[in-house]
Amino acid sequence: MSSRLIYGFHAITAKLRQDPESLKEILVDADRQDARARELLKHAELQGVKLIFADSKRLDDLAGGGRHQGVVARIEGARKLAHLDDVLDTLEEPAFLLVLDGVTDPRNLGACLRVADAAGVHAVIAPKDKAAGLNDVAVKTACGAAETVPYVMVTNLARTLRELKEREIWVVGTAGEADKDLYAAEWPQATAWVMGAEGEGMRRLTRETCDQLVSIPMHGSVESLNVSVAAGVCLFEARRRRS
Ligand SMILES: C[S@@+](CC[C@H](N)C(=O)[O-])C[C@H]1O[C@@H](n2cnc3c(N)ncnc32)[C@H](O)[C@@H]1O
Repeated sequence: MSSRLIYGFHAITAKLRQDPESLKEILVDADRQDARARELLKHAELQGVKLIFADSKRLDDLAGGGRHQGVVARIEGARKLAHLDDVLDTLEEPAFLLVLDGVTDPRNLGACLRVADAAGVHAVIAPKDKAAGLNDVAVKTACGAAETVPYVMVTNLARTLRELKEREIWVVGTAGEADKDLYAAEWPQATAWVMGAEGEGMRRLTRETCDQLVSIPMHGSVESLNVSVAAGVCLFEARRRRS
């Protein structure tokens, strides 16, 4: 069976909560004695997960130079994709979603997952075709967020956007040339934020399906932002306005 590593408290705690059976072992920096480490160890013990105390050099090697905060876990089994209905049916607050319309660079996908996690997004939605898959590069760039943010792949993105609208989720498309400035725009609480592909931006049908298009004002000479940066700006503005 395939196994993979995840790093850091947030990702491992989420895994312990959502899918403890997949955790094969947790390696903990033997020098970490703080409350956060003790809490994680207590949960892991309760779930019967094997604990290994290691020196920080071993953890550094496992993380390949990435951040690990003194905890690395080995997971078994294939990565599970989420189902949109499952995500939406279990929400206890207005939906907050990120939609990627054909982002093809796995590093951008990973960076979008990372920013989605940081902003508290409920799920990231992307089309199955002509888009980056959740490969090792994307997972590594996501810094643990590939394990914490539900990732939904759909066959027909425009149809999915219509389904979101039927559920009264407001679909906000983002494009540099949109007339409405993000900071002047208004939207309801339940939102899906749509980001376009690196080269072409959103596809025509995606753009036409959106309830509203907004742009992030640009103050320098470059024409557009990297998609993950634009996602961060929009999601954190939306997060700031959620009550
Ligand atoms: C590199 S940009 C694509 C640029 C593309 N030439 C276009 O016309 O949209 C990738 C995505 O980031 C988002 N983005 C980048 N800059 C933006 C801005 N100033 N305002 C709104 N969205 C932006 C949009 O979702 C865009 O589709």
